[in-house]
Amino acid sequence: MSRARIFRVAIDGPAASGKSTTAKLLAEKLGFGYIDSGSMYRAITFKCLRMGISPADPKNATEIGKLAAATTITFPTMTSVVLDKKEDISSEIRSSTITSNIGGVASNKKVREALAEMQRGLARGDYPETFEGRKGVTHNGKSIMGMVMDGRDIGTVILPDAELKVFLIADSQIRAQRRYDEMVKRNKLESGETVEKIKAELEQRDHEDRTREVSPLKKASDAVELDTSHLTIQQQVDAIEKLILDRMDQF
Ligand SMILES: Nc1ncnc2c1ncn2[C@@H]1O[C@H](COP(=O)(O)OP(=O)(O)O)[C@@H](O)[C@H]1O
Ligand SMILES: Nc1ccn([C@@H]2O[C@H](COP(=O)(O)OP(=O)(O)O)[C@@H](O)[C@H]2O)c(=O)n1
Repeated sequence: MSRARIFRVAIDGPAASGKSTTAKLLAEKLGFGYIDSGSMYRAITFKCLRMGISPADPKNATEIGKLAAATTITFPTMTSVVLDKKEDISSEIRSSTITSNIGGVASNKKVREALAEMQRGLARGDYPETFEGRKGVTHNGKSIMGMVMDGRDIGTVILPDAELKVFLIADSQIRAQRRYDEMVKRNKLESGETVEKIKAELEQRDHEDRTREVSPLKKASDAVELDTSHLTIQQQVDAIEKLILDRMDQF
């Protein structure tokens, strides 16, 4: 039996440009599945650190590649991440220790190959639980299921034939202020943290993401770029929803 086609939306962009907030709201509004691919790199980083394997040490690259291929990451809900079918690490993977160690994992070719396979499978519908309770949209009388996936290389490498690719950008001062405000709101502001420090960390990570050899962060030639610096969250969700519905006419 052939499976229904899935309308795939790829959202890429630098850190804190608004990808996950926008992607989640779109998925909720349209009844689509949602995958935060960054959480998978975070999960591998978490597993390495817990096993005492430093991602920064190039000597560990082969071991980390094997570890990624032997890891299972599942998403029981839109915002929860479970490691190896037993441990909910949704909150742990957001720590600054994970963020500052992720570079060595994200630049590892074998890790990227292992995660790419999982990500493509998720977008194909190989893991039905990702779509549990999702109803999709009815467009021109047709029922359409979709998936929104956000990250750095979704439109360029993971889903190069996605039905819609969006590249979100925002001024780094504004991105840093938003991350700062988010940490204050969640009571997660660590001592000594300032907007300037966060800005420097974001810019450093963007630089590493843009210049790594494998799957660097870049806008796909056919992606629609959206600058969220002076948009409200609702405006960016509405703008992308309109693009999705326009493209569905041809789906
Ligand atoms: N247009 C916007 N206006 C104000 N805050 C925003 C806007 N877009 C996103 N944010 C906030 O900025 C922060 C970073 O957004 P997030 O979606 O986590 O970015 P990313 O997934 O790209 O790293 C979050 O706290 C989010 O609520
Ligand atoms: N598709 C992806 C997603 C994330 N990543 C890596 O994972 C890191 C964390 O991604 P994230 O989306 O969770 O981070 P934030 O943008 O939320 O800060 C990025 O800085 C990249 O190094 C990647 O290489 N490829």
